[in-house]
Amino acid sequence: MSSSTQVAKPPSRDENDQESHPTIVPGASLLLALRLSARPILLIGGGLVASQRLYFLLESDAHITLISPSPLHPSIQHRVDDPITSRQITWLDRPFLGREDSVKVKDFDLVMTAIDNNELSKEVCDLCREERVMVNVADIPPQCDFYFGAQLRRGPLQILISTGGMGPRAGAMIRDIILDSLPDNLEESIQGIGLLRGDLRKRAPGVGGTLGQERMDWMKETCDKWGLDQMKRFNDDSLRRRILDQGWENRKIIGPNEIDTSYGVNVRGLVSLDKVVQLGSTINWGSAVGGMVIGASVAVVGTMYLIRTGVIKA
Ligand SMILES: C[C@@]1(CC(=O)O)C2=NC(=C\c3[nH]c(c(CCC(=O)O)c3CC(=O)O)Cc3[nH]c(c(CC(=O)O)c3CCC(=O)O)/C=C3\N/C(=C\2)[C@@H](CCC(=O)O)[C@]3(C)CC(=O)O)/[C@H]1CCC(=O)O
Ligand SMILES: NC(=O)c1ccc[n+]([C@@H]2O[C@H](COP(=O)([O-])OP(=O)(O)OC[C@H]3O[C@@H](n4cnc5c(N)ncnc54)[C@H](O)[C@@H]3O)[C@@H](O)[C@H]2O)c1
Repeated sequence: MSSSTQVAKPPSRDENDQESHPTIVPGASLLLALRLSARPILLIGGGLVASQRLYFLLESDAHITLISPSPLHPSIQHRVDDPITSRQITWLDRPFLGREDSVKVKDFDLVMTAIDNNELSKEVCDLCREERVMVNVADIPPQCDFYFGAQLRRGPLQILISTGGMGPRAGAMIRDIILDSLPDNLEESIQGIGLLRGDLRKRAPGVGGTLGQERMDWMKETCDKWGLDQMKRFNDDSLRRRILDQGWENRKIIGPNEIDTSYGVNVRGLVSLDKVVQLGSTINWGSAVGGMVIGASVAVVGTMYLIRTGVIKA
C-alpha cells in the first residue's frame, strides 16, 4: 500500500489510538449513498449522457422530471414508454428555457444537466447556486457539486469509483478489476448479515446507550469471527436463532466452529456433562423448538458419539 493510500476508517473509541487522528489530505469528494426514493429530481437533456443518469435515478426509485425535446435517446424513450418505469418519469417534450422556464430548480432535491449547450448549462448552474440546490453539469466539471462515477451493483452491494474528474475511463477500468476480484455469493453473505442484524434489533431494540454499544460490539466481533464467506449461512433462520440464543443472550461470540448444532450436545467436542447442563440452563427453549428439525438429526450423531466416548451410558 503506498504511503498516500487512505483507507476510509473512522477514528476508534480508544483515545490513545494514534490512528484516531489520521492526516487530513484535502481535495477529496465526499462519497455518500444518497437515498432518493420518491424524491423529485430534475434532468435536463435527452441524449446518451442523460440516458445513463436516468438509469441510475430509476434504480434509486427517484421521481424524475425530464425536460428535453424529441427525439429522445432510444434508451430514454424505452423507459418513458415502459409502463413500469414511466410512473417514475414526467417527460416535458420541449427545451428547457433557463431562468424564464416555468419549471423552477428550487422545486427539486437535485438537478442534472446533460445538454450540448455550454451557455445554458452555466445558467442552470447559476440558478442552482442561487437556490442552493445541488447540481451536476455534465459538460462543466468545475461547476459540479457532485460527480458520477463508474459503478457496480450486486444486490445490496454498490461500489462507486471516483477519479476526482481526472479519468472517467480509468475509473471504469478499475471498476472492472474490482468486479473480477469480488468473491462469488457476496450478495448472499450481505443478505445474511442483514437478516442477523434485523433479528438482533428485534431482541435488543432502541437507539444508543449501553445496549446499543453492546449490540454493535457483538455484531462487529461476530462478523469478524464468521468472515464474509461464512456469513451467507445467516440466511438460515434456525442458525440465526441459535447464534442469537447461544451468542447474544450470553454476550458470547460464537464462530462457525463453535455453533452448537444440537443445543444439548455439541458434536464438535463439548462432551463434558456439566457443560451440556450449563448450556441447557441458558437455552431459550421457545426459540430452540424451531431449530429442532435440523438439530435433531445432528443430536442423534452427537448422542452416539457421547455413548461411544463413555460420557453417556447406553
Ligand atoms: C464514470 C462515468 C460515470 C457516468 O458518467 O455515469 C463518468 N464518465 C464516464 C465515461 C466517460 N466520460 C467521458 C468519456 C470519454 C473519454 C474521456 O474523455 O475520458 C468517458 C469514457 C467512456 O464513455 O467510456 C467524457 C467526459 N466526462 C466528463 C466530461 C466533461 C469534461 O471533462 O469536461 C467529458 C467530455 C470530455 C471531452 O469533451 O473531451 C466528465 C465527467 N465524467 C464523469 C463520470 C465525472 C468524473 C468521474 C470521475 O471522477 O472518475 C465527470 C467529471 C462529471 C460527471 O459526469 O459527473 C462514466 C464511465 C462509467 C462507466 O463506464 O461505467
Ligand atoms: N459526464 C460525462 O460522462 C460526459 C460524457 C460525454 C459527454 N459529456 C458532455 O455532456 C453533454 C451531453 O452529452 P451527450 O452525449 O448526452 O449529448 P447529446 O448531443 O447526445 O445530447 C444532448 C441532448 O440535450 C438536449 N438538449 C439540447 N438543448 C436542450 C435544452 N435547451 N433543453 C433540454 N434539452 C436540450 C438535446 O435534445 C439532446 O437530447 C455534452 O456537452 C458532452 O460534452 C459528458
